[in-house]
Amino acid sequence: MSIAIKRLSNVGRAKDYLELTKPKVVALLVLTAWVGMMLAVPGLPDLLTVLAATLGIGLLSAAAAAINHVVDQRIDAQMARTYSRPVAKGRLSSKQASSFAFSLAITGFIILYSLVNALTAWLTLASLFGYAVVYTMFLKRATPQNIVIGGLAGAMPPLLGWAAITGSVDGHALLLVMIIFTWTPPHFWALAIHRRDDYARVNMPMLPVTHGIEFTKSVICLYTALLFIVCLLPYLVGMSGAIYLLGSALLNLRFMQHAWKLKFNPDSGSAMATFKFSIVHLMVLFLLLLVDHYIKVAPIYVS
Ligand code: HEM
Ligand SMILES: CC(C)=CCC/C(C)=C/CC/C(C)=C/COP(=O)(O)OP(=O)(O)O
Repeated sequence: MSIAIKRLSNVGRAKDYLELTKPKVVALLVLTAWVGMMLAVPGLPDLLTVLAATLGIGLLSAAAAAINHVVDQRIDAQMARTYSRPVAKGRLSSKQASSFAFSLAITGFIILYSLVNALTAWLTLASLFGYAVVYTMFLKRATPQNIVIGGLAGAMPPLLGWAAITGSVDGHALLLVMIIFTWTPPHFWALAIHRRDDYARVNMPMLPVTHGIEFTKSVICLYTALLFIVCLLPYLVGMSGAIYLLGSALLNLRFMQHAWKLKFNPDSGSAMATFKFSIVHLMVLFLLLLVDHYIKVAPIYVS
């Protein structure tokens, strides 16, 4: 094989390994962990701890994503959205992907345990277990509430970030977990409506398959309303100020508007538009928490 061709195939292989880690999902997970770290203390947290925690949480999340590719390879191979994934297509073997996941997990755990603290290391490992084992191997195939329960693992990063800095589990961090926990169902079910036939073909009991598209749309509306309320909590407990309150209200009104359109006036793009907006919503919401933390505007209390 010529050097040029060899190089090209190495680049392809590196891309496949990167794809295993679901990099965009992990990027958003790490952002939420990072916000947890910054909100844990009034000023700036210790830089070395932030770097180690970011790396450790990122590596364990990436490992969880890679395990998901191995476990789900048969169903991935049958769905239009996932059929060309590296393990499903056979570009990487199960053994290669599993060894990769194991290396990421061990490295991440050692970094967290030795450079951050034991609590964060164990909680992050528990989150990996929650997603890669409890959700992927069991819940996903068992109940349409799979993503509601399994969503807890993906909601954990702000608490992991917070624990990395303080060494404890704080009530304020739990509010951030509640936000992502409530956000996950409208995030996923909007996509599941668009991909309903894929999920039906592989017998995955996703809500639009088991309870129908109209019911799922109604539940999405309810969850976006619930999310509006849950997002008020950081302001109501005095953790965040007016910038967050205003931004969060606007983001949630827009999310509710997407959900309303999806239910009562849909076109062929409404489900994907709602799914895509969910990602912008969570990203901007967490950036707002960060901005608000550093530029505190006096809270508007009614006494
Ligand atoms: C159990 C909980 C969750 C489920 C079932 C779920 C499901 C999904 C699915 C099926 C996709 C499409 C992936 C693709 O097309 O390859 C997706 C995309 C995405 N999810 Fe989630 N998700 C969950 C939680 C989360 C969490 C907690 C975050 C971040 C905090 C997140 C961030 C994202 C992002 C950024 C994308 C876009 C990825 C891309 O465009 O490549 N998700 N999600
Ligand atoms: C350590 C830690 C914080 C772990 C959490 C890791 C993690 C990657 C959470 C994100 C959840 C997610 C992308 C679910 C989709 O899985 P799916 O199987 O339903 O979607 P797919 O069909 O696209 O694979």
